[in-house]
Amino acid sequence: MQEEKRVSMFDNAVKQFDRAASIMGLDPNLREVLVKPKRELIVNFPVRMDDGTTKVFTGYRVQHNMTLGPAKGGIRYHQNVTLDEVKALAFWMTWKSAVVNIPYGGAKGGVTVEPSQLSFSELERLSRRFFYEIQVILGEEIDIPAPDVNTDGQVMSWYMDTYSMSKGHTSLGIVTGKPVEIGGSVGRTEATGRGINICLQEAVNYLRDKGKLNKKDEEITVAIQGFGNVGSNLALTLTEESKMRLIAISDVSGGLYKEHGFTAAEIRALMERTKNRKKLLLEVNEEGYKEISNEELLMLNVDILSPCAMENAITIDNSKDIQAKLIVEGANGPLTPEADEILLSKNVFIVPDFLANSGGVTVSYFEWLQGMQWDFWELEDVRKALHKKMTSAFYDVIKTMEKYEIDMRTAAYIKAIDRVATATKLRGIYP
Ligand SMILES: NC(=O)C1=CN([C@@H]2O[C@H](COP(=O)(O)OP(=O)(O)OC[C@H]3O[C@@H](n4cnc5c(N)ncnc54)[C@H](OP(=O)(O)O)[C@@H]3O)[C@@H](O)[C@H]2O)C=CC1
Ligand SMILES: O=C(O)CCC(=O)C(=O)O
Repeated sequence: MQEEKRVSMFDNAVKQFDRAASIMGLDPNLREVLVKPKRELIVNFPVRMDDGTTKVFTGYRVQHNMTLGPAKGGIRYHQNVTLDEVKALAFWMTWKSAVVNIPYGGAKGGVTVEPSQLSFSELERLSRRFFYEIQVILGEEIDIPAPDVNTDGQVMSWYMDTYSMSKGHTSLGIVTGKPVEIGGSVGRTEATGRGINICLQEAVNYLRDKGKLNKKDEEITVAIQGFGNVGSNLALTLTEESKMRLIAISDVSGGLYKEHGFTAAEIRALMERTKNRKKLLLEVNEEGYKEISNEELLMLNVDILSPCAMENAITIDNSKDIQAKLIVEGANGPLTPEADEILLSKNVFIVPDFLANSGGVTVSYFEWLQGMQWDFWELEDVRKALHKKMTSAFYDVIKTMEKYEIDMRTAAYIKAIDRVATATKLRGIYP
């Protein structure tokens, strides 16, 4: 396990890319162009703390590729954020936008900070100062941030306001994931979870068609790791819109298990009570749900597992004990490459992260279009457009997978690389 952790996340991501590049016969010159990040910005910036002291924090913004359009990707606040991690996440954003066919490149940002240690006003000062520092490479048509781990609509509001203050006018297009009251889109908060559920349902349909899953929805069991924006909204859409049985959920404090499956009403209540970073286990076990650890959740005897928390949740150590036959990756990079190989060799069907969780950036694109035009859509239209984009991307990747007889992750890379490579060749390299 220690051995795996020392490996660079960016290098791991490039290994996935290289597998696809070699199968599709990508020109080695183009490979060079497509792998390297375009810009990497590191900022050390001061924040005045409530007790009058000043602390210096480190933050990053990496723009990986901007060939198809403006760079796009979230900003995370977490104590483990490093440049290497942000580079990997920016790299995946490029392929995410390309696979779901929206006109964006890839970027990501992060600040190395444990946000639970900050007061509300310290968080505001940190957010505003960080955004101001990275503003030198941002713009409504250049690079558009969004939420990620431990950032939300409130943080996006501060970002938008900071940028708008310096421009002298309200700039809706500078970030997505804003609250609806200040120009966000209906349906953005739920979009990543809803999109994962679309992929999950289509994967079940596909496996049934191929005779690889012979169960009715009522008989299918699901476990979800992570109960933040992504995991909780997946839990909600799944329990509201299908008859499958969601039997386990978790956050960093641990998991809750219910043999007959959580109802949508229970998920809603748990979402309400874990608002403002309150923990599942510490706050909510009055109903007598059985408590399990995160490790136990991953190894449950379920049909479907969706890791929706952090990267490297499933490693060489625990992958041998995973019993799920379908994994739908909600988090970015939840499987190490070694775990991926082990699970594929056990015939586990894996819907890869940058396809499964592309619903977030897709509705971010819809939000950006609405903001740039100052014209806002209805929820039904957002959901319909998301469904169309996601199912079309899902079956594009399935076709590629069947054509090359490969796994779904490699197929998603081939589809995405082909789009960005074609655009790169058309635009040319000058001088
Ligand atoms: N937000 C978005 O639109 C998108 C997010 N993603 C990816 O999805 C993943 C989750 O993001 P998001 O939901 O936004 O983040 P949040 O911060 O909203 O939630 C993260 C969740 O993961 C839990 N968690 C953190 N560490 C662990 C751990 N070690 N073990 C178990 N659970 C843990 C957190 O628990 P606690 O709250 O108790 O800390 C929380 O429930 C990330 O990989 C992110 O990059 C991908 C696409 C879009
Ligand atoms: O909504 C966005 O722009 C990007 C969200 C994100 O960071 C991700 O998909 O990983």
